[in-house]
Amino acid sequence: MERYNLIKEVGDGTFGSVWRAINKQTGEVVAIKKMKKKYYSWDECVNLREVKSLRKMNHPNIVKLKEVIRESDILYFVFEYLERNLYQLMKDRQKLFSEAEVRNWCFQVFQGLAYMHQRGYFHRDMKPENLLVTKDIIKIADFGLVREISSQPPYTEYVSTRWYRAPEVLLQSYLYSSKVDMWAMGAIMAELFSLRPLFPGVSEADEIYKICSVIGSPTTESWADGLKLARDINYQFPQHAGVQLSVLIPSAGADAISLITSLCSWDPCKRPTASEALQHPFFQSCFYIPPSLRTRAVARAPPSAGTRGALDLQGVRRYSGALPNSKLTNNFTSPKLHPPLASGVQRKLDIVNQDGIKNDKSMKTTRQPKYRPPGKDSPTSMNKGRSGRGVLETAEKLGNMSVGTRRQSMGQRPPPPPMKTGVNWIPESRNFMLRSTQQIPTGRTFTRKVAG
Ligand SMILES: Nc1ncnc2c1ncn2[C@@H]1O[C@H](COP(=O)(O)OP(=O)(O)OP(=O)(O)O)[C@@H](O)[C@H]1O
Repeated sequence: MERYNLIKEVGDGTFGSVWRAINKQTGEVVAIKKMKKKYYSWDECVNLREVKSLRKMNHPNIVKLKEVIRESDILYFVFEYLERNLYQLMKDRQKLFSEAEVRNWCFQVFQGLAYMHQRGYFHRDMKPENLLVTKDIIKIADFGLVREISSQPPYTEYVSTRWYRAPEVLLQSYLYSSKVDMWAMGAIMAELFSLRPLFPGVSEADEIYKICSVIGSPTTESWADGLKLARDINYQFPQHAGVQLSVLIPSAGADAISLITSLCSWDPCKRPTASEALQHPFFQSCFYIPPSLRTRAVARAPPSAGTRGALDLQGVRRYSGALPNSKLTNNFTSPKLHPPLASGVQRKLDIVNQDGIKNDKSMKTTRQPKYRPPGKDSPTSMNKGRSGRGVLETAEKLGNMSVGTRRQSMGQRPPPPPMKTGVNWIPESRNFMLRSTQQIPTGRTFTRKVAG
C-alpha cells in the first residue's frame, strides 16, 4: 500500500470504505476499497465473491479490479476510479436528464449486464449507487453480492436494496435468477427519468404495496407462480389496478415506457434478458461498439452507446427493430394515480459529498423531493431470509404491514507471486502483484438516514 497516496474517502458501504487514491509510481487515480472485516488468510480472500467474479470480468461497463492487497489482515481492493455514482448525479440534478442521456447510460449498463449474465453471474444489488459514472461512461460496481447463475439454489440470503428488489425476492422465493437485475434496471430507468424512485417502500411489505400501486396487483395471467408463492406463505397481495407509467413518468417517451414496463413485469420470465433489452426499440438509435474498438471510438463518440455520429466507425453493429414478442407491450389499464404515488417521498441524506462536506439537509430539487435510498435491511447488508424467519413469520410481517398501512490500467507486471499470507496479488486477467502498506487510516463512519 505504500505505492498509493490516499486522497479522500468517497464512499462508505456495508462491506468497506472507499478511498480515492493515487498510484505514486504511475500517477494513476484509483479507488481503494478497504474491507471492514479482517481477513486472516489469503484463502479467505480468494474465496470472496467479489474477487472470484471480478477476476473473470473484463468489460468496459464493469468496473475493473486492478489489484488485491492484504496487509496486516486488512483487505484492500484497488479499482479503476470513476468520478461519481448515479445516485449522486441524480441528487445534485436541478433538471431532468434528457432521454438521450438516460438511453446512453442504460444501453451501457445493459451491455455490462449482458456480458455478466452470459458469463454466468448475476449482480443481485443493482442500484444507482452501484453504477459509477465518468463523463459519458457508466460502469457496474460492487460485486459483493454477485452470484453464479450455475450455483445451486436455494439462495437463502435476502439480497439487494429494498427499492430495487424484485418481487420474487421480496416474497422470499428460493429460486430467483439474473432477472432480479432486470427488475432493478426497470426501477433505475424510471428513476433516471423522474429523479425519484419508482417503488420507494419504507419496509418490505410497503415495497410490495408500492409495486402493486404502480404496476397493478399480480393476476393469474401476469404471475401465476407469484400467486402460488404468496399462497404458500399465506400472504395476500393488496389489490390495486395500477397506474399508467406514462402518467407517472411523463418525461419518458413511449419506447422508454414500454421497456420499463417490460423490465418491471411481475413474472421474471416475462422480463427481457439484458441482450433482449439491448434490442428494444428504445435503443434503436444506439450502436454497439465492440470493446476492442472502444478506445478508438472514445475520441469521437460516447464509448458504449454510440449515437448516429458513430455510424462511420468500422465494425459497429446496429441494433434496431422491435423484439418479436409481446413482452414489451404496455398493458397498464388504470389511469388513476394512486395517492401514495402522488405524495412523493422526503428523505434526508447524511453522507459526505464529493467535496467532503457533510450534508444532512433535506434534499430538494426544483421539481420533486430529493431522496436518499434505503440501505439494505440489515447492518450486515444481507438478511438471512429464511434462515432467521419462518415463512409464517414472513407472511405475517408482509400482511401486517401492507394491509391497513394504506397500505477499475496497470503497466508491466511481474509474474504472479505465490498466494500466501502477507502477499498481495492482482487478478489473473489483469496480472497479479503485491505490496504492503498501512496507509489507510481507520475508516470514518458516515451514517445515512431515510427521513419520515
Ligand atoms: N471504483 C470506484 N470509483 C469511485 N467511487 C467508487 C468506486 N467504487 C465504489 N465507489 C464509491 O463507494 C461507494 C460504496 O462502494 P461499494 O458499493 O463497492 O461498497 P459496499 O460496501 O459493497 O457497499 P454496499 O453497501 O452498497 O454493499 C459507491 O457507492 C461509490 O460511491
